[in-house]
Amino acid sequence: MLEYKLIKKSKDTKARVGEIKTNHGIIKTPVFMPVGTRATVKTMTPEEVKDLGAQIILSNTYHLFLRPGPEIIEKAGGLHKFMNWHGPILTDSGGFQVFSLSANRKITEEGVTFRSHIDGSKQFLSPEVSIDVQNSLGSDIIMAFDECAPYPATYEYIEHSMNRTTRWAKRCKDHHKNTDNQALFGIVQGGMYKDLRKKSAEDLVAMDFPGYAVGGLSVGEPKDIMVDILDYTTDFLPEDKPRYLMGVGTPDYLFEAVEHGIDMADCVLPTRIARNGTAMTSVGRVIAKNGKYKEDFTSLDENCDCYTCKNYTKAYIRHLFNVNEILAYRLLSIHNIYFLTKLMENIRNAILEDRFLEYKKEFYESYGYED
Ligand SMILES: Cc1ccc(CCc2c3nc[nH]c3cc3c(=O)[nH]c(N)nc23)cc1
Ligand SMILES: [Zn+2]
Repeated sequence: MLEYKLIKKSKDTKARVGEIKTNHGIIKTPVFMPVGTRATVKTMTPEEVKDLGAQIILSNTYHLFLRPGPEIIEKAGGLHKFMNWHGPILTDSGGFQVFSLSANRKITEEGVTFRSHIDGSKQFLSPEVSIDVQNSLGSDIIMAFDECAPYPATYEYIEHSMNRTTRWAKRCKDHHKNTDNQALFGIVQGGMYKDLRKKSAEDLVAMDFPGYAVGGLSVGEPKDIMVDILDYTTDFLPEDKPRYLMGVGTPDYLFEAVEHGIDMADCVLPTRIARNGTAMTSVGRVIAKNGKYKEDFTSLDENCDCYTCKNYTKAYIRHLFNVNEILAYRLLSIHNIYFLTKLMENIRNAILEDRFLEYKKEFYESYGYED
């Protein structure tokens, strides 16, 4: 059973500190969740991910549904055993990935038919199929099957899509039986229209989910619109349940999410930008693969005490990228995951010490963001 404990509310913002109790451990929030799409946080062993301070990882129904298929993971004893990660796992429901990855998909009231991006085979996902797959995976937190509408979209499209997503959420809730071991989160949609966001949130809260995600954002909208919609939406979510903002990216978005009442955020960036040679550091982004570091024997980030920053130089990391060595990806992934988990830990402490906004200002200045 999932329980959320609110520990401290910040006085001057909606930021808060809490704990989420799951069958696989307690998550201290606010939390950043590394993405492990195909049952691995790319290039990292689970022990390394744990040692870097990650508390919960994300995986993907869409990818695992296609390969290796839920039957194999169920036979393996579930995703925790299969990938040897024994902390909490959250899985997305697959709807978002169908629209961002597959070809000629077709939505009906029943569900979504699409062609696999792997072999072009005809596939079908629905609220019921998504719940069954997530049940086979055995993740601790599962997401309702939703449509993440594209941006921009007309009011009529968003209204129709949001109402169908609400009907799908009800079907997910009715179909989900394993409620003691898997907490089903509802996902608020409604595009960039405040009245639709309000209706979506109220309809989902009326169904009483153990947690809520704010979906339909980080889809290419300008930052000021995203923050405005996010701030408006969280006011309709219960204070005693966790809130998850789906798909945030860079550190500034993590600060904005926490400031507007979010407890959980996923982010593909740390491992994705690592693979193209970029590090998030205390003084902003460093393109470590850049030739200008050829003879720079300083550490990646002098304010970081991670394994990479303590043992290697920019020159060495640049060399590894230059000769396409796999260790390059690993060393940057280690640093980027550590950087974001440390950032969330610092944010959590700043809230506890009533200095969240000061810490945000300090970080923005050092990272090079304009506020
Ligand atoms: C492994 C994994 C990767 C990615 C995600 C989040 C993926 C994601 C979004 N990413 C950016 N914006 C997003 C919006 C939505 C959304 O509205 N609904 C869902 N189900 N997922 C979203 C979850 C798990
Ligand atoms: Zn580091």
